[in-house]
Amino acid sequence: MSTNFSLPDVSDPMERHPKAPAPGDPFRLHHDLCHGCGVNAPGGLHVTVYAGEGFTTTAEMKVEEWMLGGPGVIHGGVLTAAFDEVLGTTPLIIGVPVVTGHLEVDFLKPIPIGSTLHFEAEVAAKERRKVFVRAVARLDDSDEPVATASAIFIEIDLRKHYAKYYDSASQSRL
Ligand SMILES: CCCCCCCC/C=C\CCCCCCCC(=O)SCCNC(=O)CCNC(=O)[C@H](O)C(C)(C)COP(=O)(O)OP(=O)(O)OC[C@H]1O[C@@H](n2cnc3c(N)ncnc32)[C@H](O)[C@@H]1OP(=O)(O)O
Repeated sequence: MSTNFSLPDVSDPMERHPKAPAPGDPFRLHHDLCHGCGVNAPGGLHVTVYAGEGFTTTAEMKVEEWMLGGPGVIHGGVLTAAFDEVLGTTPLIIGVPVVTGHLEVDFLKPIPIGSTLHFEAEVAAKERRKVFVRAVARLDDSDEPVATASAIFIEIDLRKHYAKYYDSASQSRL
């Protein structure tokens, strides 16, 4: 099943999870080999996502040489992966583990190697198992967005979802 990002007219009620990190604190990584957040992931993005106020999060990513796509600028797929990580972690603010169903990215400006990206994300709505999340990325020297993303994540039962792929799925955690 696929669809474009379109917010529901009315969201299900949402509450910040009592065990969500306090504003400014990081989410614990769920696996050290995760391409997005894992500290031991070879060639990983090493992105840390921090809780914000309400249903928001923030993250930063240094744009390194190995992320190059066009000469001197980030590869669009690397940026998309970074958005996936930031957006996909954000539903944990309401205590909901998810996988990506649909992710769309608008690339607004070239993003130079050597810059630092600052992400801001928010859970915009929830409808049954669908969690609607939006994010914006900016460079450190400007308020102007360089990219935006919107995604529909689908709530999962972690252990059931990963049971047949990975024996140690039980090691993943919120
Ligand atoms: C690497 C992840 C590790 C996670 C570890 C968890 C720890 C902590 C958690 C988080 C922090 C980490 C952050 C990670 C960030 C990165 C996340 C990723 O990159 S995830 C990898 C890529 N995504 C997949 O591999 C999904 C593959 N697809 C599927 O498995 C299924 O299609 C799934 C689960 C998405 C849906 O299948 P169904 O059978 O369970 O559910 P049905 O009944 O079809 O749909 C339920 C509702 O969702 C909508 N839906 C389903 N698929 C959709 C889609 N593609 N787009 C939009 N809506 C969709 C449907 O229309 C339905 O909505 P209606 O309630 O009827 O309105």
